[in-house]
Amino acid sequence: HEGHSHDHHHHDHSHDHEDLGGINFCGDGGSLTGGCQDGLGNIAAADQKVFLWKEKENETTQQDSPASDEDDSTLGNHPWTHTKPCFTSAETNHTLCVFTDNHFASNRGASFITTPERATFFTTTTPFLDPSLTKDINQDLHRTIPSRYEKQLIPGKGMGLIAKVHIPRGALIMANTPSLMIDYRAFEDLPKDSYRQLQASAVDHLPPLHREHIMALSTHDSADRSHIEKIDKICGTNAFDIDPHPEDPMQDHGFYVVFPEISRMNHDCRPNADYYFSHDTLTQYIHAIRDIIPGEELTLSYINPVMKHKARNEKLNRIWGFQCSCPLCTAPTPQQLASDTRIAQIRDFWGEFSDWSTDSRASPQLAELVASLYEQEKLWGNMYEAYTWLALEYNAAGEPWTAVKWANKAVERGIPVVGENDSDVLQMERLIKDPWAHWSWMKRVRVRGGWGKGREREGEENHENDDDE
Ligand SMILES: C[S@@+](CC[C@H](N)C(=O)[O-])C[C@H]1O[C@@H](n2cnc3c(N)ncnc32)[C@H](O)[C@@H]1O
Repeated sequence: HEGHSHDHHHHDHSHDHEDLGGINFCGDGGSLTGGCQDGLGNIAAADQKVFLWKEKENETTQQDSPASDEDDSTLGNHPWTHTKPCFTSAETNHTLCVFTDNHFASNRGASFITTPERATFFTTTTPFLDPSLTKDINQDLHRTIPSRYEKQLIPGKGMGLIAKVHIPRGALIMANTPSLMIDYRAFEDLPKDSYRQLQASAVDHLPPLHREHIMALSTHDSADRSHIEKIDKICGTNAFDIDPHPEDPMQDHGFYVVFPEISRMNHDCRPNADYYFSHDTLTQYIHAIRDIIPGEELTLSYINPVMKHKARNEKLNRIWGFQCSCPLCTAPTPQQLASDTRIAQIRDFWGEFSDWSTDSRASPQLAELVASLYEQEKLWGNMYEAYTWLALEYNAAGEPWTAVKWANKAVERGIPVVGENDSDVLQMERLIKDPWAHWSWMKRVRVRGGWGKGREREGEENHENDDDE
C-alpha cells in the first residue's frame, strides 16, 4: 500500500511481442478483411471534430515506400506531420495508425503507432505543449555537449559503448526521447503483416538522419531481410517497455519504445547504469549507478536482475538470442550457486516489508540483511529499495534518527534510477522532513504491541493518502 514495489522500474528491456501473435487478429486466421485495412474513413466518420487530420483517401494504404518529405501538418490543427497508414481490427474495431511529428524535440521527430484517441491524448501532455522541455535532451544526432563515451565493436556483443572519462555514480550518461513508440495494442489487435507495415512506415516517415540512425541498429544477427522484416527485427532487439502515462485513460496497454542511442548499450546482469522513463519530458534517462572508470563498457540489465542464473540466461536467450557471458554468468560454479542462494533469500523477503500485519517478519535487522545481500550481489540499481525499507522499518520501530539517515540514502540512490518524482522518493523526502508525522512512525510497535489483535484495526489501512496531504 505504501507504493513501493521491488521491481517497478525493472520492466523487461524488451518483449518478444511475437508471443502475442495470434490473439485478436483482424479477420480470421490473420487475413485482412475489407473492413480491416485503412481505418481513416472510419475515424473521420466516428468523430470528425476531433480528428481534423483525416487524410486523402488514396494515400492511406501506402506502405513500403520511402518517406515523403511532404509536410501535411497544415491539414489540421495538430502536431502530426503524418497520420498514415491505418489498420482497423475487424474483431475489436480498434484503429491503429502511424502518427509522426517531425518537429518533436527540436525537429528530431518521433513516430507513434497507436489509436487516434491515444494520439490525441499525447498532444495534451507537457512534452507536446511545451517544446522547451525536450530541446536539448537528445545528444546523439546533434550534439552540443561532449560525449562521455564512444561507440566501439565489443568482441562477442556487436557494438557497445565505452566510457571515455570517469563517470561518477549518479551522473547522467544520456537521455533520449522516443523514435518509435508502439502501442502494445498493435501487437494484440492486428495481424503480423499489418503491425509490421505500421512499424516500417513509422520509421520511413522520420527525418532522414534520424531514420538512418534507426536503420543502422542491431538486428542481433546479419541475416538478409526485406525492409519491413528488418525494421521488425530492429524493434524486437532494441525496444524498451514503457508504462502508460498516469493520466492516460487507456491504462491496460503499455508501449514498446525504441531509443536509438540507448539501444547501443549491451546487457550485463550486474550493470553499471540504469534507466527510467519520465512522462513529463517523454524521455528515457540513463544514469551511472556506480563510479565508472575510463575504458569500462557502459551496461544496462535488460531483465529484472534479481533472478537466478538459469532464469536470467533463458530469458536473454529467448528474447535477444545471446548466451550471457557477463562476469556473474561466467563466475566459477560455487560462486554462482552462492549468488543464486542470495537471490532466493532476497526474493523470499520481498513480501515482508509491504506486509504491515503481525504476520510479517520485517524488522530493521531484516532490512539490514536485504541491504547487505543487495550489496554483495552488486545490485546498485536496487539499493534505494533496501534503504527505503531500512528507513521505514527503523521509523516503524520508533528510531527516527536512524530512519532519517536511511531515508537520505534512499533519496540519493533513488533519484538516478527511478527519478525525482517517483512516489518512493517523494515518500522518503517526507519522512526526512518529519519522521514522527510519517505514517510509518511506530507502526510495527503499534501493530505488534496490541493485545493479541492479529491485524491492525480497520480504518488504519490508508496511510499513504493521509500522508500525501
Ligand atoms: C539493444 S542491442 C545492444 C547493442 C548491440 N550490441 C549493437 O550492436 O547495436 C541488443 C543486442 O546486442 C547483443 N548483446 C547485448 N548484450 C550482450 C551481451 N551481454 N553478450 C552478447 N551479446 C549481447 C545481442 O545481439 C542483443 O540482441
